[in-house]
Amino acid sequence: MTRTRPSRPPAGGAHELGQNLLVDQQVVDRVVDLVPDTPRPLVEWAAGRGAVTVPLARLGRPVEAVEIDERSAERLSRVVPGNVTVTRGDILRHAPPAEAYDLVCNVPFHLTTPVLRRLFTLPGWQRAVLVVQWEVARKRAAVGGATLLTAQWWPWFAPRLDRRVPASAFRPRPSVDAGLLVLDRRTEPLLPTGQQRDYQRFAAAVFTGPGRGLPDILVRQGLDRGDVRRWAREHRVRPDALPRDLGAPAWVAAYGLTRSERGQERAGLRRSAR
Ligand SMILES: C[S@@+](CC[C@H](N)C(=O)[O-])C[C@H]1O[C@@H](n2cnc3c(N)ncnc32)[C@H](O)[C@@H]1O
Repeated sequence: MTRTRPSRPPAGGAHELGQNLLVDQQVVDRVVDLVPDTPRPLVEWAAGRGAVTVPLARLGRPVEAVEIDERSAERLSRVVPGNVTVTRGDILRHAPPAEAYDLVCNVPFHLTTPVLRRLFTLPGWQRAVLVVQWEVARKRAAVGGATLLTAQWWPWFAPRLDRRVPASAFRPRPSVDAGLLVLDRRTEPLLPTGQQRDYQRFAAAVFTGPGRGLPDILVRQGLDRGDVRRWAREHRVRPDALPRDLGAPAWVAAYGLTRSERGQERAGLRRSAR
């Protein structure tokens, strides 16, 4: 069955749509292995001609495969079994199922950032198994240092780098390798959702704030020097550490200092001094 969602038809050809199809069966098998063993329905974004969709369907769960390219979507709907619904539409606008689900996507390279941003704000999915450029996979999984985007979503999502995928696993062959990135929505978030905006503002201020090393940056953000010293000891943060060096627990604990009675008092003093 093919469902068509209102969306502008794709403007370009294979290149513009990021149609680097997976042709390496071992990689496809690994993607399917990474899908958690639950009865939850599956959503596959950017399904293409079904290299991943067909093996996913064998798990016996309902699968919704979303693809923008009319020819690919039609072709796909002819080869998939009855538990797969093919939706022709844009993954940046796709309406998610109402119930909890897992998501798989071999991400069109040019949509990597919008897809990740959309995922972080989209409810419902529990695990996302993503094929993205190698450098993006490393950065999002905080391998060799975290980025601001990763730090801002860490209390709610746990990212993990599974493995490198060589460019030879795709046709046409892209210019760079890819990586398998697994994102899990934390069943017990490290902070309540109500604190999301405030925490994200804090993380951005720390990433861009002045100072020589994290303890100095935090003190300049108005945190108590003694609190920061204790925090640094507890989380083994060196005086010259940078925001990219912090892990999720250290970020959450640093944010906690801003919410302590002393942190609130100092913030109040700073506000009234303005
Ligand atoms: C990297 S290929 C992946 C295809 C297939 N899943 C595979 O692994 O072989 C990306 C696919 O996303 C489709 N695509 C590109 N932009 C899209 C969009 N905005 N919404 C839905 N699909 C899109 C392309 O047509 C292409 O089939």
